[in-house]
Amino acid sequence: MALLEVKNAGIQFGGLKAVSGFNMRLNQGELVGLIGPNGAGKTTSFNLLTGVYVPTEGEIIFNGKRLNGLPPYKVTQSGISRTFQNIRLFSELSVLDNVKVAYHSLAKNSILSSIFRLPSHFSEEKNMEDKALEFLKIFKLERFKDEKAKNLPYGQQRRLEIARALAAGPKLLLLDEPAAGMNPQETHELMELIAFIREQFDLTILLIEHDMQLVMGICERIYVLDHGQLIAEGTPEVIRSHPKVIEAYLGEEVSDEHA
Ligand SMILES: Nc1ncnc2c1ncn2[C@@H]1O[C@H](COP(=O)(O)OP(=O)(O)OP(=O)(O)O)[C@@H](O)[C@H]1O
Repeated sequence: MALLEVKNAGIQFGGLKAVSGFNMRLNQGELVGLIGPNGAGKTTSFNLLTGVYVPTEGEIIFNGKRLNGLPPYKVTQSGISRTFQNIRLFSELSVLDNVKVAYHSLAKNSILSSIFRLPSHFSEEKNMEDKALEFLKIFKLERFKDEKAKNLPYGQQRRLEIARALAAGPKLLLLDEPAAGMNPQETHELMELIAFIREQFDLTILLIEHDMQLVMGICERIYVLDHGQLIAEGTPEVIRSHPKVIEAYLGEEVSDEHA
């Protein structure tokens, strides 16, 4: 059974079919790319997968369960976490608290135990802090734990967003342009980090990315959207020379320089 199965999904805004007839199958443990020119429908697809938009056609099955119509927090609880194209951190909170927030959304303890400050509240709080620190260590952000998130350089804010998404304990991690705004060195480190967390946390990862070096370098399969339609799917080798993909990218071969 596939971990994620998207069957003919789509959404229409007024007269515009932003995404239509979208089919995708992700198997457990895969690292897959979603690419396409600007406005192709990539972020809209993520919004469909995470309950931000309700599909006007088709269905989304995750881990054997139909997701259509579930609100985003339920989708997160069912095992899908994401990052955003425009970083969405709690900018006034510390780096550590940004990760702890993810645990709070999953915490088992009741509101009463935190109001009355029962021992279980303190042990759970300590547990969350320890786990959050472990994530910060993996993302090399531990030394900034008390810094406000807004004060981190851009590349580190992107890493913090991934750490927070991971802290929610997903089976499927969706990364929306994780390398945007990063320099080549940061992008290289990010590639290694993505490969590492996939192994370490037994994740399935779907990423949107304009940096072709990153996509072609780490993804096993790639889906290509253009004008809301899937135009190709296959290994990086297949995608690189696929006629429809070349046409969508202005007639140039999809090389590392041309996203
Ligand atoms: N809420 C909305 N209302 C109306 N149109 C929308 C909405 N969200 C997306 N669209 C439209 O859907 C199309 C696909 O947009 P989307 O942001 O998914 O593209 P994208 O592939 O992620 O592009 P980019 O690479 O530039 O981020 C665009 O034409 C966009 O204007």
